Amino acid sequence: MINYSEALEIIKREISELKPGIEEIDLLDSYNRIIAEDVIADVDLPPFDNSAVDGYALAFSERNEWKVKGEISAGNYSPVAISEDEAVLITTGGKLPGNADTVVPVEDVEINNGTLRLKPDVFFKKGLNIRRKGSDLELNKIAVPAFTKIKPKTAAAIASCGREKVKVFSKLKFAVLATGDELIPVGEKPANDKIRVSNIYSLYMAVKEQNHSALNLGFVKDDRNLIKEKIRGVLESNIDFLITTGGVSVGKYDFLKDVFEELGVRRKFWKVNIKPGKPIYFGVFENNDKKILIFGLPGNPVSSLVNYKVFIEPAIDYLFKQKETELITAVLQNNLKKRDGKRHFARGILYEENGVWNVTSEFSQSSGNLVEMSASNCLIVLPEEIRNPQKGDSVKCIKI
Ligand SMILES: Nc1nc2c(c(=O)[nH]1)N[C@H]1C(S)=C(S)[C@@H](COP(=O)(O)OP(=O)(O)OC[C@H]3O[C@@H](n4cnc5c(N)ncnc54)[C@H](O)[C@@H]3O)O[C@H]1N2
Ligand code: MOO
Repeated sequence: MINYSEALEIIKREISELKPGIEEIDLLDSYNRIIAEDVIADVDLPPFDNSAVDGYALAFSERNEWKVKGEISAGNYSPVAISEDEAVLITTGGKLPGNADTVVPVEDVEINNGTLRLKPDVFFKKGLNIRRKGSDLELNKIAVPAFTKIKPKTAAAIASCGREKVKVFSKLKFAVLATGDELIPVGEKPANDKIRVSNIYSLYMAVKEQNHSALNLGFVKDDRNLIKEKIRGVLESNIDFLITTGGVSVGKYDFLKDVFEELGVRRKFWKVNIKPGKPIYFGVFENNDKKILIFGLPGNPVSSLVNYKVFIEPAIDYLFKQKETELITAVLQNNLKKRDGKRHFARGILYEENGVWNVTSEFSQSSGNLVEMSASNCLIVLPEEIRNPQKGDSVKCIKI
């Protein structure tokens, strides 16, 4: 059985061979999408010298009296020529007249009969309150580099480069399929030995959280032929990832691994030295130049979502050159049981107190306890070599 880091490396290697498409979309629709091009400044930013305040523009000198001559408001430039003893009223963003080099804010001056004087003790220096042409970015330089995730903070920079549309990477297409004789639709009440098909809701939403496309294929019974026919159809479709759940352990009806291989999927690994989520299967299906990555995840809702968070999510971030999810170092607030050499991802509650992160975990850590998972806000990462971590120990956590 391979360790977590080897498994993640294998997935990253395969995912890096995917070639996501590129599409041009409206900037207004591009929230959280990843830019597929460097956005270049087609003008200097700002495009002209302008005032940072509402004030009076003048040519700096040691004098303390100026005659007010004319006005320039933002968007209404007129070429007012001022001499050394003249100042022009200017509003924030107004283009600076030719020989002005300094702007004094309105609060710092007194005006009597058209004569402007500085109030006592105001700070007055050459160049004050001027925003120089190109001082944010010069013409033809990169304003926003490719692989940036578009957020409100990036949108203004892109817009200022004249881009109403941006090229972004197309969303990856995921199909999610559950398997199991025990499954019933969520809208039905479970009787006898049935359970609601809950895990695909978590996985579907995990895909959406990363802003990719998810297709819910529902569920099929543990019938080898039915599963095979369903998956055969899926492999012919235009998806990038297939995530199945259930049927990957060692039970009598755990057919998924065999079915994948009968359909031509190349197994990359099966089982990783982790808890929960150990039975994860990963394979690759190639057809001409099309490649589909296949994740056979365990049926337990906790195991499958943990698998998504610790394998699929970081691999996608890697593909799109996004920063790895930050691990938070926290002080463990209670003892935990860990007797084996697996890497554990324990559900916990992370909270900050006096600038220090703490984490508690009173949860049972059963892979079936999805309400516990819902109540948690982090996975406590307990590496292979750690045994029975104690209260006060420093641990790393992944926010979920
Ligand atoms: N003898 C062994 N038994 C098991 C092992 C093992 O190593 N030796 N591994 C255990 C581990 S760890 C896990 S995890 C599970 C994984 O089993 P499968 O992937 O084959 O999944 P199933 O058996 O089909 O289901 C497991 C569990 O999850 C429930 N389930 C299934 N699908 C859904 C769904 N869509 N939504 C909600 N819940 C679902 C299912 O009813 C089972 O309770 O195997 C252990 N066994
Ligand atoms: O991998 Mo399983 O998730 O421990 O129940």
